Amino acid sequence: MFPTPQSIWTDVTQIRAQAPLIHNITNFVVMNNTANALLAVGASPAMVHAPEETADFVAISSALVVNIGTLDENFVAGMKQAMRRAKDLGKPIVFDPVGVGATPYRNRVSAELLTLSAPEIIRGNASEIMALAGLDAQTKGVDSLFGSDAAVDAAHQLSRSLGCVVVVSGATDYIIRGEQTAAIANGHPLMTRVTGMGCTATALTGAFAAVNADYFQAAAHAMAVMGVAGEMAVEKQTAPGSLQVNFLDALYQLTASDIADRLKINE
Ligand SMILES: Nc1ncnc2c1ncn2[C@@H]1O[C@H](COP(=O)(O)OP(=O)(O)OP(=O)(O)O)[C@@H](O)[C@H]1O
Ligand SMILES: Cc1ncsc1CCO
Ligand SMILES: [Mg+2]
Repeated sequence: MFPTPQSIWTDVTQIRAQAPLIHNITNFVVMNNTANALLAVGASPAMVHAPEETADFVAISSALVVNIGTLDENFVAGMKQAMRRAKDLGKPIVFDPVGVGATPYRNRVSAELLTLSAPEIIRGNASEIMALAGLDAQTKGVDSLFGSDAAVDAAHQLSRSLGCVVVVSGATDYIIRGEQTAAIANGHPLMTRVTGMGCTATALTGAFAAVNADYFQAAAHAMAVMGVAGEMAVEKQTAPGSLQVNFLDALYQLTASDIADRLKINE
């Protein structure tokens, strides 16, 4: 079913009621922001990356979020253990290919992880999705050099080849499964002035995937909530420091009518 304000709100209510445990293997930059965003939306985050325990931890979690932002061999070992176990147990995996395309190491690790256990959902910016799809895309470290429109074809291609949902974030967020597309035009450019808002979108996607096994819907619901909360935060104060705090408050205080009044979604 195509996402609607009602289907978004059903999932928000489910997250608040169930407080699903979300296992995050993520980067040092955003561990705090993303844990706080998950708490604010109603989920229960844990940031756990030691290879000695990630397989056990994913077994008690409702979804796994893997983010390659500050990679090293120890992180990669933890990711592999967790992703293998998540596949065995049928837990949804959400993957954020931060900075893929920037270095051969990131490209190699991403390819290895995707081959090992295909995720249910991948969320990246345009440069990252184009690089993952095998295009020789330019990236400026962890920031995109392209608008999200430029990566739509690559996202369809990647979705078909891995059989997963692919999200390209940007001024318009595209949620893509095979030939199916949802385009969400919420959010604000100031969101790019706070580090890890994309990583936050990915972490929230983990919470929605934990309560909704239609992963196309789950991904779209997460991006809609992200964009709506971002807009509400910017309306309170137009500067990055406040945005970071006001965004958490907006997530926590979000109502069904905030979504119904603001959602800008198209097929
Ligand atoms: N120009 C824009 N207008 C409106 N919203 C935007 C714009 N750019 C980004 N956003 C919103 O900001 C959020 C983060 O997306 P972005 O594409 O900046 O992620 P990212 O580049 O992966 O970020 P990071 O790597 O810092 O986590 C998304 O929810 C997106 O909708
Ligand atoms: C800034 C930064 N560097 C590595 S990961 C990260 C968080 C945003 O992607
Ligand atoms: Mg990113």
